[in-house]
Amino acid sequence: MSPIVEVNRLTKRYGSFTALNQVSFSLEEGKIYGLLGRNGAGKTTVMHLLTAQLMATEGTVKVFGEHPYENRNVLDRICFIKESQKYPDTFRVKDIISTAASLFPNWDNDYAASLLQQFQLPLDRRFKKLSKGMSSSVGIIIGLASRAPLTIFDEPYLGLDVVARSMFYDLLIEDYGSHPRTIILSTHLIDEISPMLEHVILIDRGEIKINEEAERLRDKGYSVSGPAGKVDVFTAGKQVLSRSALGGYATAVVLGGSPSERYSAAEQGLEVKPVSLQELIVHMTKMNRPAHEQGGIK
Ligand SMILES: Nc1ncnc2c1ncn2[C@@H]1O[C@H](COP(=O)(O)OP(=O)(O)OP(=O)(O)O)[C@@H](O)[C@H]1O
Repeated sequence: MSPIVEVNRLTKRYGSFTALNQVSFSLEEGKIYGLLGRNGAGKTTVMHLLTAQLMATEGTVKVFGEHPYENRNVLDRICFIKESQKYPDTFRVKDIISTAASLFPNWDNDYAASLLQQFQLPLDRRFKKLSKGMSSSVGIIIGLASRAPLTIFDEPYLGLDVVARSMFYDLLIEDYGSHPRTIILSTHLIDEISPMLEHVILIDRGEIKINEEAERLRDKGYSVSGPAGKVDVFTAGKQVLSRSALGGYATAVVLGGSPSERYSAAEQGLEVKPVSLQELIVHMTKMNRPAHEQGGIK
């Protein structure tokens, strides 16, 4: 299957500042990608380059096999939902929805109507009078009902409460199941979205640090807990991403480890657990930083 996004040695400079440095990756059809990274890492810059809202300084971007700039054939197949989307002051919810319906070739009116009900959005209310969470719901509804072959959600849930966020995740998975497409989720709430992710791209300071299937990434590490002495003996000579201790009890996150290595930890009476994607990403990002910066990564 040929990739629907191909990015090759992409560099973006703002004046003398390099926001993206020689980034290359490709995205396949029908997968959910997590585009992750710390504040200022370069995620939005990537998304703006994919959606032709920015010009690259160097390198190439191809979406659906073509350059996206001023290319309706490409742009009609992309739905980009970002936080704090602006609309004309006079626009009511129903105006935004009907505009979206006219923009996206795969738009599903019945589905949009059902989503409007589920998110309890007042059709006649002006967009600027909506609460933060309600404004985010409008974006989410457009992103879902557009059924665009490439749908990008950039922190789409500013102000959305946990119930509405969980509703969004459930709806996304359900609709993706019946209408597969390529979805990019960019967020800092890694733990919340990680069950949905099939592939993770982690950007750090304008460079790609991880580009890996989520399953393989999850397998990259594990944690062992138990009496501190036993944990230290077991982890000696292994690549330990972190170690914490409380009283005589310690937990270490270990990188790598075959099933037999994990089995042997359990045999030694240690508790072995998988590491969450978020933990792994935080630790792996720290590893790439100089020692004096490693304390500051959240
Ligand atoms: N127009 C601009 N002029 C100058 N610098 C910019 C501009 N846009 C972005 N940057 C810088 O480029 C870097 C990457 O920004 P970008 O918005 O892509 O990060 P991000 O990963 O999306 O961050 P966040 O998670 O905080 O939204 C940051 O250091 C940012 O300050």
